[in-house]
Amino acid sequence: MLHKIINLTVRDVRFPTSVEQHGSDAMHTDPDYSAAYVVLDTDRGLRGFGLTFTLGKGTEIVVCAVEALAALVVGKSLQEIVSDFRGFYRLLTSDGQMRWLGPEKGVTHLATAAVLNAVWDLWARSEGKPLWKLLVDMVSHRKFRSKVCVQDVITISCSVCMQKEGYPAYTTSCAWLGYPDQQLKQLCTDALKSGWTKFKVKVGADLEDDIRRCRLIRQMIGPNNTLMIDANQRWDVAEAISWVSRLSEFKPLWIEEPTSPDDILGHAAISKALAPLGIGVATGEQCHNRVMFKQFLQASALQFVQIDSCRLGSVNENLAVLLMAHKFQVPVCPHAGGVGLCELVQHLILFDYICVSASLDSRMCEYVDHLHKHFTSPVVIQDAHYMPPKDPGYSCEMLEASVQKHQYPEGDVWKLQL
Ligand SMILES: C[C@H](O)[C@@H](O)[C@@H](O)[C@H](O)C(=O)O
Ligand SMILES: [Mg+2]
Repeated sequence: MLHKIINLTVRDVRFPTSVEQHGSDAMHTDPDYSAAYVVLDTDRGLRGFGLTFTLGKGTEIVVCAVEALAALVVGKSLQEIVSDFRGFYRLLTSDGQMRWLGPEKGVTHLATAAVLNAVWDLWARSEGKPLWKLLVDMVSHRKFRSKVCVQDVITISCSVCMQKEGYPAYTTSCAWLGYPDQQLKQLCTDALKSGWTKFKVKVGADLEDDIRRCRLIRQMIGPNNTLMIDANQRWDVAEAISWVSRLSEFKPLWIEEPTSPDDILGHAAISKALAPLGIGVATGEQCHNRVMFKQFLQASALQFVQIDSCRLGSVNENLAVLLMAHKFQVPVCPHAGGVGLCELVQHLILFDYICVSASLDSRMCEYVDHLHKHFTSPVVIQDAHYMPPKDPGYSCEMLEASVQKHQYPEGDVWKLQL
């Protein structure tokens, strides 16, 4: 705890995923999965690793924003930070001049997430625990018990269940928008063989294409497996309702990001119109902050909360959203994928299950099968479930060789491409 932070470095790391159309959707047709990657050095040698997810161009802007926050972190001890974490969060998000760039949204908030993710990683490492366990222990030590005094029993049984079976996941890797049908079919066949039962398909660019692709995947997975569709904000409200109604024969569980992520009342209208078809609305990967989530929940504008470990202000803000979702009894199904998002968010959803929701009803965490090999503690998936991470920290340390190779623009991968 006495570790004093003496240095912060941030690097622009990009993977050329767009070349093979991995990650492509109706709005992001050429995503290069990227990260502003932060390392905190301490006087005692312990290091903290954090990142925020980006899509290639513009990562350099997030890197600048992280650099602008560095002075607020360097020189502080971990003890100083965590003994008043709320104050520290406010310091980062409420600087009298920098908050003008947000507040708590856009580039500055992505930068805040990268820095705070590194601080949480450092804290978990200093305690020798994976982050999810640090959170679970914090809650039990503080005697955060329910009125009927059964919270401890629930926590233990939920924890045992996770160690044994893991947290249920769904896959998005089979059906990126830029994949040809043949590839979709092959990936879907492989996924079914590996035990996947829940699949997400990208839609929104062309209705006839969507009908063909959804029909194909529904035929392959059969009537009992779960299908979700994701439009990545492509439509306006009326278009969303009519388009999704046309796809309702394929029985999607949810339509994700049907329209602008800021249009709360638009989402409410879409939710209301689609409810009779048994289709819910999911959103959150581009929801700026907890205040937006509050209003989405208040307005019954979503039926699935998709927290994001790098869009919101790290663990601090995600915890607030988990608690609000619990209060409104709306299931949390985190956004993951990208680079590192699966590694990070698995900790949050484990905590949600063990200490907050104690339910797996209508809940699952996204999984995308790209880029895990670049991490020192990659996610472990067994039978379409996330197995609880065991290594200390927040699982976002990348292999130094990978960072060097993919650093933009000087890494070998980019020297060859540019
Ligand atoms: C550009 C990205 O791959 C997005 O398409 C992706 O995050 C997606 O919305 C998802 O839900 O996984
Ligand atoms: Mg999405």
